[in-house]
Amino acid sequence: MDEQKGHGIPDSLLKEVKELTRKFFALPYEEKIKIKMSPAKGYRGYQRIGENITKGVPDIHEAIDVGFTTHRCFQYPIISALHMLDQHTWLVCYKELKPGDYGDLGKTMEGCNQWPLDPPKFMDTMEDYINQCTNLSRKIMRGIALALGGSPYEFEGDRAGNAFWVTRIIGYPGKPCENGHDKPTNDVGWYRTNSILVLPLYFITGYIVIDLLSFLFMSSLSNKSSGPHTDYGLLTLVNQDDDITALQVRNHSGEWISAPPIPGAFVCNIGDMLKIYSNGLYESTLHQVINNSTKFRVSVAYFYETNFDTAVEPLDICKQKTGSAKKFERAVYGEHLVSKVLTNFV
Ligand SMILES: O=C(O)CCC(=O)C(=O)O
Ligand SMILES: [Fe+2]
Repeated sequence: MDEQKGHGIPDSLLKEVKELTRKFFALPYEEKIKIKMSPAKGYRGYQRIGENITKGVPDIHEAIDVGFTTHRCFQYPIISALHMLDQHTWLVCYKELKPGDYGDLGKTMEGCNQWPLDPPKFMDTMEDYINQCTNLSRKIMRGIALALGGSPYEFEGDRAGNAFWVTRIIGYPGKPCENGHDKPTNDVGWYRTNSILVLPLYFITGYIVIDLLSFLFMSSLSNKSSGPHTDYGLLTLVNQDDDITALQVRNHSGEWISAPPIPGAFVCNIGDMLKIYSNGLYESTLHQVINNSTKFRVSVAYFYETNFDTAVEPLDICKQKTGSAKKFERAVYGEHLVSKVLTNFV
């Protein structure tokens, strides 16, 4: 029998989605890029590390993908420098929207999810997992509604009765080179791209100068795998790798504290929409990811949102509890999401 924690989703399923995720990211870059995220696919699919930075020359990696190798002496500093950038690789899927579902508001997000054929069972397992997360989140929201002094169904009907969802299947490369290898353990496509960019410099100056420049470059960057942010919707269920502590949350005193993984448990984040509904009684938690280990970390983050077209504003019961005035203006969830999706991609 499966071990189940109080949330009711089998531990074996939590583990299986992470295993499938690890297998997917371990595939060659050429394989993963078959389901490349693009505006035409409703921003669904695989996005490699640094895609947001390379926008404008989106096909550079494909154009130069001729597979030559470069001298290890300067691969180390260059790859290490890139490790310091806001970096991860992910596969994003959204609740599917048919053309016209939400008029102009929904246009950006219209599309079907892009699932890899390899590993087999990826799509079926993820869809099952997402359904279970949706049911669990609805139940948690009923508990939160009660805790706010409302009816358990406060977040149903027009608010979140037809909740939109997002699932981000994420990989964070480990620190390169300290594990005795001279390249990252997963093929994320940057290796060759950056080799060609620095090759002329290498020949002109020699790798010692490159080492020095890279060191200076590294020192000037932050070491965030995923920079500080809040999530957009109501709540997030993060299913993180069991043996790497990388997720950090900022507490009320402004200190970053680690959220170490507890096997079988989710980290549950409050999102921006719940902050608005609760008139600030719930804070959307600022968090970040720093993978300082040498291992490739995976996590699967499920985001439970409001209805796509819902205009979110503080609930009366929450305004009463916080001295009547509304602290936040109304926000249409779909607009908030689209603006975030477009900024992430640019
Ligand atoms: O990987 C994690 O632990 C957190 C991911 C996250 O915060 C996000 O995708 O919004
Ligand atoms: Fe997040």
